[in-house]
Amino acid sequence: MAATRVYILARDLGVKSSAIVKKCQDEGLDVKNHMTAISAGLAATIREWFSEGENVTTVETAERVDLSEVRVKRPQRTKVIEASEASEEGSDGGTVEAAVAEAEPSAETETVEEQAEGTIAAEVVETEEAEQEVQTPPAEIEAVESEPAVAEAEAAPLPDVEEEKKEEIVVLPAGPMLGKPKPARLSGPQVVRVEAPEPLDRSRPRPRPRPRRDGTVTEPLMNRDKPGTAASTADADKKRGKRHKERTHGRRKEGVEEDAAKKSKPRGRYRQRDLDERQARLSAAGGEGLRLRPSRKITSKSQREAGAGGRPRKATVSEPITVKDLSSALAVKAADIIARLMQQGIMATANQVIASDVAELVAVEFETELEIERRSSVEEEIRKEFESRERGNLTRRPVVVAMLGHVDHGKTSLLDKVRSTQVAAGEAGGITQHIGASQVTWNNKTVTFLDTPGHEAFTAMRARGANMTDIVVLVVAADDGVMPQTIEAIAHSKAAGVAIVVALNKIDLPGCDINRIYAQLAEHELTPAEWGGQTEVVKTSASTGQGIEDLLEALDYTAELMDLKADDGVPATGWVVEAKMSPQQGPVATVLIKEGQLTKGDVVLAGDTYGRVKMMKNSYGKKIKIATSSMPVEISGLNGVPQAGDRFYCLDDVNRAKDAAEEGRLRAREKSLAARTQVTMDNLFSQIEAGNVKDLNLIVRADVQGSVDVLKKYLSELSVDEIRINILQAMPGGITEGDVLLAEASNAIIIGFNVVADERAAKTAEAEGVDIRLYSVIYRITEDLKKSMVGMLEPEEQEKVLGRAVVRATFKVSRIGTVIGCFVSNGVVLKSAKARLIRNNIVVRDNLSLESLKHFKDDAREVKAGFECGIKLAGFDDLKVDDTLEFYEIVKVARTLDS
Ligand SMILES: Nc1nc2c(ncn2[C@@H]2O[C@H](COP(=O)(O)OP(=O)(O)OP(=O)(O)O)[C@@H](O)[C@H]2O)c(=O)[nH]1
Repeated sequence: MAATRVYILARDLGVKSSAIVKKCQDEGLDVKNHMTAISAGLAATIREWFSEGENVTTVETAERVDLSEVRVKRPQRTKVIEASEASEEGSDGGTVEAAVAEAEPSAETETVEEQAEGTIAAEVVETEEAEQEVQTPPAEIEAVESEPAVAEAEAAPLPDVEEEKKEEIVVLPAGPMLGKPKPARLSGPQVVRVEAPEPLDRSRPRPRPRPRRDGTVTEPLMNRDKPGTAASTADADKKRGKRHKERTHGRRKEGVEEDAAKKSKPRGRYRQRDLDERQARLSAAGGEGLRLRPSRKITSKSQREAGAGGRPRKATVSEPITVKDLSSALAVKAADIIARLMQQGIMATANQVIASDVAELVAVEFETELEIERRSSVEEEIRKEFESRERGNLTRRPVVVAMLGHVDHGKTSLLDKVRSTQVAAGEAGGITQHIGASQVTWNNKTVTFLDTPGHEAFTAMRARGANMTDIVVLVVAADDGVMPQTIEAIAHSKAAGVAIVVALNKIDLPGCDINRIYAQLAEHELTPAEWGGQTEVVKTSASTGQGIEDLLEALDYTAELMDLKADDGVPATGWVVEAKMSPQQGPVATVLIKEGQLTKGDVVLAGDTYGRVKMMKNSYGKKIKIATSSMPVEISGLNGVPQAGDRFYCLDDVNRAKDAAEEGRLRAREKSLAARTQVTMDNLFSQIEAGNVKDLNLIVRADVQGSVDVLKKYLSELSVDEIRINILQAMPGGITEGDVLLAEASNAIIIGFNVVADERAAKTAEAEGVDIRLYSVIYRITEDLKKSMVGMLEPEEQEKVLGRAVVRATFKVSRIGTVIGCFVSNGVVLKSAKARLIRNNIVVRDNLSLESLKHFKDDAREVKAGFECGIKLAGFDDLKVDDTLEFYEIVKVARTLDS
């Protein structure tokens, strides 16, 4: 107990400070005034001096204090019962203690009512032990004022106890009261224990039905096994009309029992077990209480059977799910849920909406099966209606094609050539407008081309659910062959599940080794039809126009195999290809009609926007009134700018479109607030357990092709029955933004071996929650994956990237080595940091230390972005101008991996 001051103690005891000062001085103690600090021991002594009744431990030489004189406040008088001297002198069990009781567990419900009535019964129990050991003299009864410690009782005064002798019952504290008893958390019947209960080994009896208010005799709680051995009575207080209850201990001797029963009820010091049980019940009750609150989130009680710890085995919540909702449904404190979310790397507040899959994962951890009522949005209802609508007149629709390939292999030129060929043929009557897509018609065959500015955009659209493309034309320059971005494009196309037609472009150039390219294609499972494979390879030249018609024919042929059919009579639906705000026309969107007919004046819902089609143009800028399946058209009239990849629907009812758009806006906001659950090594196991992950998609980047091959081999061998390893892409080179987008769209983890992510990739990965794992030892990759697959990933050290610097100059200094002049391009360089040397996105050397760091001529501890610095790396001199140094430090983070 800490030291206190006189006035604080006086306040606690409800006496005047001056009285304490005087008493202390009388006793020869150096207590000057009310501010004097007093030790815990002295405070305990003073408490005894100023407590009612006999002191058993303290010595007084001066006169006893007359408490009636020194009291400062008497809000209400209470009656307590003075225990017999014999009890006081007895063993521990004979100690009398007055304290405010917490309600017995069984009396919880009645407690509330009793409190409401302002009635609190006083109960006294004497244990058998005390009576056996000590011949208890009749209790001396006198009225005294209650201790301030019984303040709780003061608030609700105890009723007078009807005594045979009509005397008021008083209890004096028999032992030292070293501290102020804590107020009861639940006020209820005031129970005074005369002695400590004996240990009770048998299991705790179940709560008895609450006693009736008319004073019906009830069986004592502790004596259920021996009915009739203890009598309990509840006497109506005639004076005040309030109830008084009596309980006795089961093993009490008959005579004493009767005596005690007249004046008291059993009262016990609470065993830890009682308290624990009560606590468990209360916390369960709290959850139940919350659940019972009228709420749209929670379903009926019948759906929840109680599981371990009083938690439901099954619970149901409706979307959107906040942490609070989940807490109520699972009967778990919101703080515990927040803690679990943090373990998954998700920071959330109680009112924050969390993703449904995250909620499911949390529920699994609390052993509750969570059923999520997915409230379908207006847009979803519309989508369902569109998907299930009757379609009659099915005709072949034009195929939708995207051109992908390595930079400069001729995608744009080829597309332009296709279009110009058609324009030259005079079929469209205009120059191609850059609206994001165009249609080419020849020999009554039509192909729709999407202008995808690379496979990243292609995948970004797919990530938004816009699988617009039927066929990808993979453009490969005949003089260059399959290049890194060609491989990426193949991976993206395969991940999207679209057919691939290869355009072997620049065939006009001399010296092309076609067989080499065929071999490369075969390596990537695109064996050309000429070689007996399934892939159409068309030799084209955007310069000469050679093979353009063949390409169109090949596309048409492939499309025919795909049997693309649509009904041009139904209201149109499709996707937004691109959209912008035009200064003249307002929001303008290019939409690709998946199926149906769009007419000028139609009501359109496009993502979170809606409106009537004011004006419609085809890809040649010609105003049209009707557009049909697979046609790209530019429309104006929407109330906002939708996003590329949004679905659009042609509706009858403008109000419905408005409702859906507004709801969409709200949902988008909630979604953006909801935590993401991209699969990571940290959450892999829980995601596997929750059934969210069956295929583990990986994207592998390594420094050299040799490493790529080894990694592919080792990683593929990790596949087990429960989870199949699926390597979406494995290539040499640094991690690019395209990799991150592919990982995001395909829920993949990126593994980097001796490479790093470029800045854009790192930023996107962080924003999208994509897990990038960097390694320099191959076995660590497989080890970590194995561990994360079985949920055994242990807390480890993780590197934290601090910043980067570019080498601007190198200086060879004799006997020192190479000193470099650097420009800190971002972050910060710390003298204590580790560094890795990156050349062309490949890690040349890792785990380097800084021997010295200088800012101008001064030694520096850190140099920030935008400044130049001089660095000497410890034991490493092979540095070149334009090399990049990445600085990092190792931090301990729970459940992370990187070495
Ligand atoms: N000789 C020859 N040159 C071509 C052919 N196709 C394209 N080129 C040239 O290759 C260069 C790149 O062509 P682009 O059409 O810009 O290539 P791209 O794939 O669209 O390039 P990015 O848009 O940068 O990805 C241009 O100089 C074209 O003139 C072809 O068939 N033969």
